[in-house]
Amino acid sequence: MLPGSLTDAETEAIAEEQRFLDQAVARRDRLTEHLRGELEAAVADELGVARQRMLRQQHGELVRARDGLVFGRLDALDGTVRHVGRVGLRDEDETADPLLLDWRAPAARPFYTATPIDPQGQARRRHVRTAGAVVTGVNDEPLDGAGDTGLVGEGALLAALDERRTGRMSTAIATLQREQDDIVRAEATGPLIVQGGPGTGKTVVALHRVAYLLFTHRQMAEQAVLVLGPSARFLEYIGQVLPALGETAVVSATCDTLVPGVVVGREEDRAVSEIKGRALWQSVLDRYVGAMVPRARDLRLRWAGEDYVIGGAVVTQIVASATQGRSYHRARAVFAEQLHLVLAEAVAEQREAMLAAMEEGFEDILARVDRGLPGGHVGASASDVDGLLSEEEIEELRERIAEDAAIARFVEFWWPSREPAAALRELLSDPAELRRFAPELSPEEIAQVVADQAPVAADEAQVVADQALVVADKGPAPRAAAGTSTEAAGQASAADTDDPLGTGEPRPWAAGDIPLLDALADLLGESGPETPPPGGSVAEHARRQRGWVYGHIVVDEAQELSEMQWQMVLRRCPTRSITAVGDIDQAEASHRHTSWAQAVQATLGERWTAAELTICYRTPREVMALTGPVLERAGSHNTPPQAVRSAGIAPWELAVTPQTLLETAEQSVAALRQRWAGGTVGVVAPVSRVGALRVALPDVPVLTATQAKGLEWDATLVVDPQGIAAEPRGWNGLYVALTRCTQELGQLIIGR
Ligand SMILES: Nc1ncnc2c1ncn2[C@@H]1O[C@H](COP(=O)(O)OP(=O)(O)OP(=O)(O)O)[C@@H](O)[C@H]1O
Repeated sequence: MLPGSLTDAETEAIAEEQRFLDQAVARRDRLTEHLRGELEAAVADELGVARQRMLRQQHGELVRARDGLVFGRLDALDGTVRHVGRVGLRDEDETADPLLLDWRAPAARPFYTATPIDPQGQARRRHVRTAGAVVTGVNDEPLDGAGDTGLVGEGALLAALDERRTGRMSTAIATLQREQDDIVRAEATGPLIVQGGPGTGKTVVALHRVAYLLFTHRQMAEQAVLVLGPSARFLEYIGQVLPALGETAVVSATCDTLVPGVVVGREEDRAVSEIKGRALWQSVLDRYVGAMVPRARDLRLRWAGEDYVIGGAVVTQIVASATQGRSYHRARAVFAEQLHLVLAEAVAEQREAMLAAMEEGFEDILARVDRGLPGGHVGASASDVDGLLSEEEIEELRERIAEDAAIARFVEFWWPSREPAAALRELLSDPAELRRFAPELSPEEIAQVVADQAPVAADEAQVVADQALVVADKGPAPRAAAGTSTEAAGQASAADTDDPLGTGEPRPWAAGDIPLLDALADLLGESGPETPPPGGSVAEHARRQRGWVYGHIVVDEAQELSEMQWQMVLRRCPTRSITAVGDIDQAEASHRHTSWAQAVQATLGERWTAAELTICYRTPREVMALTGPVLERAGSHNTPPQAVRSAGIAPWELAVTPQTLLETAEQSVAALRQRWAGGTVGVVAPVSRVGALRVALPDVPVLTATQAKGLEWDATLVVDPQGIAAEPRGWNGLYVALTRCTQELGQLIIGR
């Protein structure tokens, strides 16, 4: 038989699967058509609107399931045959078994987890390869006790891993592995932290988990799911996976873009970023906001020409009950309500007293008091009979007081509303305030924080402007994936900032300021009622509201989060239904954590579940073999993952001098691009060399190790690895750089 030609059995299997695919496609088309008809019908009530929303979701899923509709088949030991696909399809006969099992349905699980050692009632697993509506091949895997490689659908998996990279991540529903599937389908009742080395499929798992959870817990779609990634570039890389999986109730963001309307406009000093990331700021800000609450004293108010004094003891009581468990602005609103009531009662009491006086002949006084009563009336009323105001009259009076502009001005004067950005700047730029509210910080640390906030001086403005460009260059702003309502959180342009850059202006915000701003905004609370604009998808609503509570949060590259960033995550998901994936050995952020326990101690304590991914799907064995010493230098406590495949290409090194570096880089990239035509090539270099390399290599991405996090290319050129290692947390960075390729790794080593 010629290589590549099919056996009779394979030809028959392909024909058989083609017949099934034709049937499934026809059924899908009929269902799509039917749903379209239903969606055109007019809706009369709320229930109809909710039904339309559900039908629209189903219709969208079917439309998007055009490619790869069917990808698997399970033949059970009892002879039952079931096909697995991107979506579930009911048969014409609604009572029969489904025609196609949704990959997320419990019945589809053996497709991902059955092995010859644990066949789960299955005799065979078949992977079906398709191109559009045509079956192009099958891979059969007997589950009858023959040899076990530990991989599920090895042929299909290795074929998928060997494919050229497009620069966009694709779905892995056909080839999810057992250890990955366990995490995808894990309970979502508390924080789950997944440790996995490079290329172990953490991102794959995180995204498929979102799709699984939204499928199994439909109510989560009402609250949306937040996906947090390390950079806008990364969000773009993964942007099409969830829509391809049929999920749109998802907001994607970085920690920097989580607060709507606020943008990060500059880099910050690493030491300052570390200080600002510490959990202690939560208590610092708590104390700071606590001290903003005015100290109780006698309050002198004027109403209808009369002066009233609310005694200090009463004020103390009202303030204490108003602040109980409430944000600053909410407490202020409750205080104002109470004050209006107390004043209304004081007015009533004074009236009583005056009535008594009237009996002694002071009628003119009563007339004056009545001018301040509801309706300004003096006619016959319940109050005229005995001098007492009825409850309704007191309530009416309270309402008039509540609407009175002068009283509102008094409350604003005594208990002013505060703006989070201005309040944070005030705190961070005032050493005395910092000494008072952040006694945990040393004088040197306070000086560092204050210097970081110093207004931009004339000769410095250009430097900050350049930094803003570097930050912006981390990639385009996160955005909705094409053709879906998936939304990026907190998008805002530099024009939206309250800090236009210029001489003497406050500095733009740095990444470390965002969680502080978020915490402060939370403690202050909304100063007015939050009225979300009408219309728009759930994701759009979630993106626009800082205080939105999500149904689930997925954090990718979670090792980078500071304690204050973790707080920001928890605030958005009080139920703690959180999946965090990351590799603690790739941590480069300014915090000093080297274990997950350290990283989350301040926020989650002991209440989280750990899981691990151990197989590396991306990086070939030859490249992983180089990483041992690097990991050791990075201070790792973890066993490096086992590479699943070999690329058959030995990693190579070229010695260069600073003078020949750019030329050799150009030649190397040209050679790699030729070798990996149709695929992708990326360059990773130390921060100091990125600028020159970008000019010399305009056609390929040239990134720092931090920027390359989570990304991959067919071939990677690592320029000046020693330079990367010499950066802060550089060995971790070098570990990231070396593990980005799916096939070939080249390094340019700088000598003298
Ligand atoms: N089960 C799978 N089937 C097919 N491809 C897979 C599977 N698991 C992982 N991959 C592929 O392996 C590569 C690495 O996956 P992924 O980016 O999710 O790893 P990671 O653990 O997040 O890596 P890193 O820590 O380096 O960012 C991707 O190309 C992904 O598509």
